[in-house]
Amino acid sequence: MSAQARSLLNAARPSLRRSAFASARFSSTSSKPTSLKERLAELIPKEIENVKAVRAAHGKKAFGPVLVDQLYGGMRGLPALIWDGSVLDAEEGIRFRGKTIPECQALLPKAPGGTEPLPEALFWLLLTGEVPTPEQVAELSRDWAARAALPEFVEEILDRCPPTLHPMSQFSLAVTALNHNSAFAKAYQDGISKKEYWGPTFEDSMDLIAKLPNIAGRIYRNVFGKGKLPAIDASKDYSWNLANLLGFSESEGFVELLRLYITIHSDHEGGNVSAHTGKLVGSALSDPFLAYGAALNGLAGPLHGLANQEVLIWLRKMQSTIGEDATDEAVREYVWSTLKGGQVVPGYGHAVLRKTDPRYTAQREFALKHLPDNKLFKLVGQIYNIVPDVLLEAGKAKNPWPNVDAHSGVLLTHYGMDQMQFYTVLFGVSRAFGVAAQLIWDRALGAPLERPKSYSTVAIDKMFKDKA
Ligand SMILES: CC(=O)SCCNC(=O)CCNC(=O)[C@H](O)C(C)(C)COP(=O)(O)OP(=O)(O)OC[C@H]1O[C@@H](n2cnc3c(N)ncnc32)[C@H](O)[C@@H]1OP(=O)(O)O
Ligand SMILES: O=C([O-])CC(=O)C(=O)O
Repeated sequence: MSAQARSLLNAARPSLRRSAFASARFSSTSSKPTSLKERLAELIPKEIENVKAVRAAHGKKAFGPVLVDQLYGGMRGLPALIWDGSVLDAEEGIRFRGKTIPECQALLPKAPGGTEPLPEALFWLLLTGEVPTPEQVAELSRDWAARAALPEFVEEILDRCPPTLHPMSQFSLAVTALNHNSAFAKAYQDGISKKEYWGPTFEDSMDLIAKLPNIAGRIYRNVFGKGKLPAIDASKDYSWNLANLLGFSESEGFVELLRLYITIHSDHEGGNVSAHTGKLVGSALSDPFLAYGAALNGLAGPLHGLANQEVLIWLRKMQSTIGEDATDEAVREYVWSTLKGGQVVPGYGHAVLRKTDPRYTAQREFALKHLPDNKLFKLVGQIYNIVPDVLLEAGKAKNPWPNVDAHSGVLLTHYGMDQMQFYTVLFGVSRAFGVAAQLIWDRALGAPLERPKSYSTVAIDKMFKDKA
């Protein structure tokens, strides 16, 4: 480890001590660190130099003109953010640190007997750009298990929520309340130097991810009357524990589904509503709990993460209106009636993608393997053959193909989780991985406060009239 990396790690050491597990594993002589924090401390000085070099070489180069339509059009295509964990190609879909979903499925370590990647491995990849060893992944599983307990007052907040309060609102409340014990907020009050921001941000991010299964499990059990939460099992991986807290760990299929689900929902570059919100709020040096609480509020919108709930509601309504084994013609008419009612077809279309989402494909492949005869899965397949043509004929949507949300609910329902209001909570557990990884890098690289320029319509009109 370089002297610079060691000094960075030493600067972060007070917060590192907060986790007995992390400090026990800390080794200054190891050539291949098993601790993620140690590996990160090695990478940060190099990346600071890399960013300096990229800015020196390209800092004054333009991407092209900004059109007034982009200001009115939700900033589509506007190059505006740095996001290192993943990049989205309109045709090909997402790559996590350069790796496609099938590549991640092939390369990332798996649970004994499992075939889907462990989300712990994906987090290591997002943060470091490296495929971790099974030992590094096992260490992360144990670290998260050791950090998983919730403060009692957060449990009480959840227990006091009326079951009629949407699970996403409860989720956001609980995550925001974790700010009470934020290492970053405390360090800032104590006068931490800018150069050391990443250390407590790392600790908060690890705590955030580690505590999400207990939050999600508590919400699920409270809202749907499923009894008391079991304890975390430190010998098991993150997804097994989440499944156990939800009451589904008996089903190996469900546990594998969660591993796949958390992996593929984790990150979708920086411009989507939840990721961008997390980054924006974090740029004010709000701690990771406040930043991610805000991100969850964006994820809870029906055009974004809530679409997975909306898809299931739409499918169920379709079944009750036209029957379970409806003809293609009846399904087509139902899709048209949705459009004619001024509603969107949930699970279809995308702000960036222009082809079928590879996350949809990964879930379809999972279904073909584990639930080929499921009726709802068959309906999802039938809809795939109908909706794109209808959307193309309607002539508005730029992308008629399905996104990730068109498929996820059907898989969860198959294993008995048919409470669709809960689905976006699982999306929120996963998206924390991508947002947290970027928050850590933003603080390590000294990312500034976000503050783009806005214009009024009067100002735009005047600007161009004056130029005419
Ligand atoms: C994890 C995720 O966030 S993935 C997205 C989840 N959301 C959904 O599945 C909801 C359904 N889809 C949509 O509403 C949209 O496709 C979005 C929000 C995802 C993307 O929106 P945009 O980038 O604005 O899409 P696009 O440029 O194609 O929109 C052009 C028009 O087509 C419409 N359109 C786009 N997709 C659909 C759809 N699935 N059903 C009906 N109309 C649609 C838009 O509402 C818009 O109509 P308008 O001109 O009357 O405002
Ligand atoms: O990229 C987007 O805008 C929406 C999306 O699919 C995601 O955030 O997963």
